[in-house]
Amino acid sequence: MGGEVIAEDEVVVDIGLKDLSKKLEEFAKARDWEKYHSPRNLLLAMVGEVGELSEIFQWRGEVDKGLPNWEESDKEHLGEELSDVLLYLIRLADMCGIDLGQAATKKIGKNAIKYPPKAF
Ligand SMILES: Nc1ccn([C@H]2C[C@H](O)[C@@H](COP(=O)(O)OP(=O)(O)OP(=O)(O)O)O2)c(=O)n1
Repeated sequence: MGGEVIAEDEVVVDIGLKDLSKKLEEFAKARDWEKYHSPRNLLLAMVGEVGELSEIFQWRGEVDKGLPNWEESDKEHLGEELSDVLLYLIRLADMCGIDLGQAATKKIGKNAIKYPPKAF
């Protein structure tokens, strides 16, 4: 109970995975939603959000980097759907006991060995 600090317009600079993870834990605790946050439920929720993210790009054809011709409201919507995917991913990793920052860093190292720069 308590401890939840959530502000929609909170200005954050360079927030890390661990801080986001803590916020998500507080969010779930404050609503007694921990019982719903099983790995399978979180995976399905994340895939649903990937679908919502895909809908934003659906039928638009190729999109230029930086989205120069998009309405601000569409960009804001995109940010929300990207966030939903990220937040469920972070929570899923937590509920599986995976340190996502560590795992991702290790994976980048592995990718670099598999695909050495000079070979491409
Ligand atoms: N059991 C839940 C339900 C929601 N959330 C959080 C994580 C997501 O960031 C966001 C998802 O909320 P919605 O299911 O309301 O999905 P949308 O925000 O995409 O709304 P809509 O589907 O109406 O567009 O809320 C959560 O942590 N646990």
